[in-house]
Amino acid sequence: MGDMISVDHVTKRYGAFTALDDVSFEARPGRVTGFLGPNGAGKTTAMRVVAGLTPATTGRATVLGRPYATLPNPGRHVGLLLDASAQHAGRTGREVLTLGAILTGVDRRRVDDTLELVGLTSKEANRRIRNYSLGMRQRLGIAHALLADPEVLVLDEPANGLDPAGIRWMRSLLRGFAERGGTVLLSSHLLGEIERIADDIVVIGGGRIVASGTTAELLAGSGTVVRSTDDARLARALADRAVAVTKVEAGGLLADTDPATVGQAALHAGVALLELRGGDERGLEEMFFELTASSAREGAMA
Ligand SMILES: Nc1ncnc2c1ncn2[C@@H]1O[C@H](COP(=O)(O)OP(=O)(O)OP(=O)(O)O)[C@@H](O)[C@H]1O
Repeated sequence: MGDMISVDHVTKRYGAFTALDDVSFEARPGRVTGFLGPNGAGKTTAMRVVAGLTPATTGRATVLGRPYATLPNPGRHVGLLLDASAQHAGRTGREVLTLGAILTGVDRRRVDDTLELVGLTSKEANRRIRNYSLGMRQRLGIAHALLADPEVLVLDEPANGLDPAGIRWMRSLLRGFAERGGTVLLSSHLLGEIERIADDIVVIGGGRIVASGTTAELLAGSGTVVRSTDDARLARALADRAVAVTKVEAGGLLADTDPATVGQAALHAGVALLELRGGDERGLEEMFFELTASSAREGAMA
């Protein structure tokens, strides 16, 4: 199976402002794809383009191989949670789901199943949404997205308003969904949340994709930075072990291996270590921190 969600060179301009700048990424079946970026990065805009709610200026997005708007009965195939607070405040949760079931043509018995799935009691389901907590609204939004048992879920900040237990619940729900072959694209502005749930991560900042890959790849260290009493000798010892070594400008070496291997090589070479650390262990975190810091600065100046 190919990509269930494909965003292909999408640019979105609002007048002179470019909200999305040549954005491309995919979400694949059987995986949770985390869409990570600080406030205002363009996550919601990109998800709205995927769901056919915002037209791209150039480029295109497809779901299940075609533009969302051209899917026959898209509600049956794609579950959306784009704005949990947009639900009609005067309706009860049950009414919202029943209406959703009628509109997508799914069996109304799914309403009770779905309520149970998201942990809303029937007493809660019979309350008006204006009296819901944010967490309950979020659960109802997830219920609405799951109602038609879709193959694809697109969820914008689904963890907002959930307490730690709620977040854990959502994580296992989405994991199960992906393990059954479903495709999940979910956004968050919190790295910690995304890295715990996502198989793949797409990082967006200022309307551009700044990194993407598997979570393991993005979090993995890329080599080891080492400083020793005799770097030249250590470099030879590492080369003897077929480890690629480059000199770090600030002093020391970057070895394309793990710290333990560098330590062993140093021991054999009789060289004392002055510094030893994973090269880019904090790469994703630092990159994300920089993105967040620069957008916070822009925010403060605006
Ligand atoms: N209709 C619009 N007209 C003009 N600018 C818009 C419009 N919609 C979004 N933007 C701008 O596009 C940028 C991206 O917004 P978007 O909501 O996609 O970001 P986000 O990553 O979802 O952020 P957040 O986490 O705050 O929801 C923002 O600067 C926003 O002000």
